[in-house]
Amino acid sequence: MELHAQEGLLTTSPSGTAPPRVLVATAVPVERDAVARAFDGTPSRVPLPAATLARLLPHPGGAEYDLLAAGVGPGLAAASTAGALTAAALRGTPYDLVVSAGIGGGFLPDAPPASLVLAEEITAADLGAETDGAGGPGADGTPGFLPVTDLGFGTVTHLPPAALVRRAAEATGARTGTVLTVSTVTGTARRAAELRARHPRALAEAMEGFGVAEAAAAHRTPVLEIRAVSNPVGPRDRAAWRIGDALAALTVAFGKLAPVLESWNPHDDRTDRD
Ligand SMILES: O=C(O)c1cccc(C(=O)CC[C@H]2O[C@@H](n3cnc4c(=O)[nH]cnc43)[C@H](O)[C@@H]2O)c1
Repeated sequence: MELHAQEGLLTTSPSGTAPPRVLVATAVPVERDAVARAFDGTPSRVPLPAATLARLLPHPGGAEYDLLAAGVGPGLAAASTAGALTAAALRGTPYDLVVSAGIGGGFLPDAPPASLVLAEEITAADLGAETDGAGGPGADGTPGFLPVTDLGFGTVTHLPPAALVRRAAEATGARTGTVLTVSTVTGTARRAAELRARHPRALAEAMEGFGVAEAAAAHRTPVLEIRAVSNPVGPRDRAAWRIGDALAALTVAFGKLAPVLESWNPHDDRTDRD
């Protein structure tokens, strides 16, 4: 099967041999390796000018997965993901789907440690302007916030394909909601409450999803974000982190996600590019 992302169509190639191509962008190598453990075989290394991909070759009828440790934070994640997308496009083998994946903070009680969250919306939570005028301050004196869209610029939310999110959630048992992208990890109960007040559907926060999604959108390629919760969003407590459990959950999730990605037909799906 060959997917033509530019047209947003899933079509069968004349040869019927080309598998769908999926780019999975994690922040750090341990997350990339947790994803790789869901698949058979040893990834091959594909050097790019500014990064190295770990490539998992498809089993018959499967997808080809390129795994990228894209860096921590939305800026580096966007730059690395854009580089990989551009390299693939120039090779004439563009990706059909980008997945932002890794550990993240979960908002309690809905997303406890070791649970999974899939993004229905990927939202930049701190891209905008602080204000004590419009949009705030709150009764308790917390400053208000205007998203960058209210300032007349860009976007703050990307929407993954709805049907794909639904099917992926059914397969993995992930909860679905908004995943926030932040440049500063939340470290107080007050900030956690502030974020939830502004984004009532938020289940998790992490630092890369919006950057990965911006790069995907520039290439008109659909995007997913999946987070395995390593810690609660709130007061800083490193002793309470469950990174090992979250990485194990990520591996299990990709084992269940792969058949869904491979059978996904974007024909009827709502995406950010429509
Ligand atoms: O030192 C701290 O207090 C601290 C708290 C949370 C996360 C960090 C990191 O350095 C990890 C950043 C890394 O992991 C993702 N992540 C994991 N948990 C969260 C979170 O609660 N809020 C935001 N990001 C989180 C993130 O995507 C980065 O890749 C340090």
